[in-house]
Amino acid sequence: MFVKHGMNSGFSSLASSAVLRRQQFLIRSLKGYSVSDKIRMEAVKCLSGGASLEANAESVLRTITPSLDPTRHKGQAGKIAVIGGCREYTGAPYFAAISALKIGADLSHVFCTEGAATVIKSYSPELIVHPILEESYNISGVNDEGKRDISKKILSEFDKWMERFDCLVVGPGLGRDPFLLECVSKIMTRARQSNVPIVVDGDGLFLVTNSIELVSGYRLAVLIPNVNEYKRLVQKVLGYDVNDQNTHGELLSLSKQIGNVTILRKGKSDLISDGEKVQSVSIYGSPRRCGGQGDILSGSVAVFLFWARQCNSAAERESTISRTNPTVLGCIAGSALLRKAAALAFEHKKRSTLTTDIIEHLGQSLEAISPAS
Ligand SMILES: NC(=O)C1=CN([C@@H]2O[C@H](COP(=O)(O)OP(=O)(O)OC[C@H]3O[C@@H](n4cnc5c(N)ncnc54)[C@H](OP(=O)(O)O)[C@@H]3O)[C@@H](O)[C@H]2O)[C@@H](O)CC1
Ligand SMILES: Nc1ncnc2c1ncn2[C@@H]1O[C@H](COP(=O)(O)OP(=O)(O)OP(=O)(O)O)[C@@H](O)[C@H]1O
Ligand SMILES: [Mg+2]
Repeated sequence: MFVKHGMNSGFSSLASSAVLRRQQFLIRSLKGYSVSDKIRMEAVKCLSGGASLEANAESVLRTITPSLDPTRHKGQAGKIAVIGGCREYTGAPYFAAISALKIGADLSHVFCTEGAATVIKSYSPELIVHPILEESYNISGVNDEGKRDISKKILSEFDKWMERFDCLVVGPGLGRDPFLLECVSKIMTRARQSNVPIVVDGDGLFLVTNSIELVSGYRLAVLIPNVNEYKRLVQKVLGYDVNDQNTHGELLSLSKQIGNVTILRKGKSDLISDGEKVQSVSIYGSPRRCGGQGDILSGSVAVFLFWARQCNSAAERESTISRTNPTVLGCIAGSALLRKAAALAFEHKKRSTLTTDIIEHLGQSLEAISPAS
């Protein structure tokens, strides 16, 4: 197995004793000794789980969003594929895929099961839907050899398209069927071999938590766990329970342990790290916690990650931003935009705010920061 628990717990106890010493020093500093405001601020941050830098999210959004250049052709603003959609879930892959389009990607594909495909197509004629995935219940009469053939066919169907994608989003509404997840593992391995960035969310995180080698060491992978998904990831990879006293140190260790993949830990503030430092996005969003907001985020991160990679090779980049990992920039931009759109939607809809209302405000929120003309 990839994780060495012994090494891990040694590292974490060293790290936490250092944090403890720093906290004790800062507590003493606060008790009447003359300290500068800067140290006081650091103390407050440290006591709430460690220092992190609030990202300059608007500047990131402005820098990486490409202009609408009339010389560009269809596809250059991004071709995104969402792998998700099964018997239970059709909303999540739709939310992720339509958000990618609403932000400015040119083409958005969904790879899902046959049953889910008809439903997702009926939500939107804009999405390109591939009904290629299979769940065990649908092939229960098939023997092992037959299952291997089905798996090969799924992979070859996906292969026809893969090289064209600028980013995959794996997991929104994917479900946890073992046969389906095995096929998706193979799809991820193929995408990784071709250097296609992969954003992992929802049930994709269930898969990756149990097979961490799928993403470990892959610098183009982004994990976007919610509170439950993060708990499972920390337990599996670091071998202990989430420690709210050491939020930042823990996120840094987690990312490092998975070979510096970028992690966006969703919550009251979104925390982002690629193992080098922790950045946060705390822009005011919405107090509504309706399901599906994470799916908007994963579709958005996919687009911004691609834009940030393009921008990193462009001449007009800003210096601090150009030095930042594009996967981190993608997370900062996605998180900020979702929060701004959620705030606008809440202003209008209050308690009845739904994910579809937030999606309707994505364009307006981006326009306010990076106008189309
Ligand atoms: N409109 C839609 O289509 C939406 C669909 N969505 C989609 O839903 C999927 C799950 O995402 P989520 O956010 O509910 O997962 P999460 O917080 O880990 O779990 C909450 C609790 O449920 C449980 N549990 C989950 N799955 C289970 C299973 N198969 N069998 C048994 N238990 C299961 C879980 O238990 P545990 O994992 O802790 O054992 C925990 O207690 C994912 O594909 C997402 O994209 C969302 O995006 C929202 C909008
Ligand atoms: N307490 C909070 N306050 C403000 N914003 C929050 C809070 N919790 C989450 N968010 C925002 O909502 C977004 C989605 O986070 P959430 O934890 O709901 O994801 P999720 O459970 O994966 O969602 P989904 O229902 O789509 O699966 C995050 O980007 C975050 O910015
Ligand atoms: Mg989710």
